[in-house]
Amino acid sequence: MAGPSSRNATFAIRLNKAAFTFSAAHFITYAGDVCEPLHGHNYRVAIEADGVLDENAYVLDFIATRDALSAITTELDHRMLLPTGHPLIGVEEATGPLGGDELVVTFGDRRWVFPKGECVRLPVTNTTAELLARWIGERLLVALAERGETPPTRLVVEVDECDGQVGVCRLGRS
Ligand SMILES: Nc1nc2c(c(=O)[nH]1)N=C([C@H](O)[C@H](O)COP(=O)(O)OP(=O)(O)OP(=O)(O)O)CN2
Repeated sequence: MAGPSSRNATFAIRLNKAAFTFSAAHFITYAGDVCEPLHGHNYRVAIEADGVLDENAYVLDFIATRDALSAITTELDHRMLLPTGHPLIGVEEATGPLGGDELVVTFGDRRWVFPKGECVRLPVTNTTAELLARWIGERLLVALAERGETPPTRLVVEVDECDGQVGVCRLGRS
């Protein structure tokens, strides 16, 4: 229980743990039709959630939030991140010459082929740090609801793609 206070107080939790690091490959486009070469990052995710205190005096349980977020970052770890909503990047399923399930990715006259099981297809228009932050935040809100947590009034997700370059997404309550 929150004790009495003579001041207005607001509450938040912040989680920024090494467990929220994931290493993944991607490429983005910019300036309309310029497509980066394939490369990787050691991404690091942090979140802050605002909300009211529950009967435990928690905004959200650290443990439930940590476990839900690390499950999401683990899904992305050691994977090729592919956007399924990009207007110029094609992502098609195929069977490879050796019979394996593959994803054939195209951009103009460029073509990449990846083992399907080593990719994560994301419903985003570009795998920028900002849009990864939004996808992670939306997934986290669903996972928290499934665990019976009260939705935060605001969730801020930060995705740091290379030690100091951070995409931020702020999600309000819908
Ligand atoms: N606002 C954003 N800007 C950029 C993003 C982004 O997600 N949001 N992403 C990129 C590229 O992905 C690019 O890989 C990042 O830039 P860069 O510094 O070149 O990354 P490196 O890992 O190669 O870092 P080095 O220090 O150069 O080794 C661009 N902009």
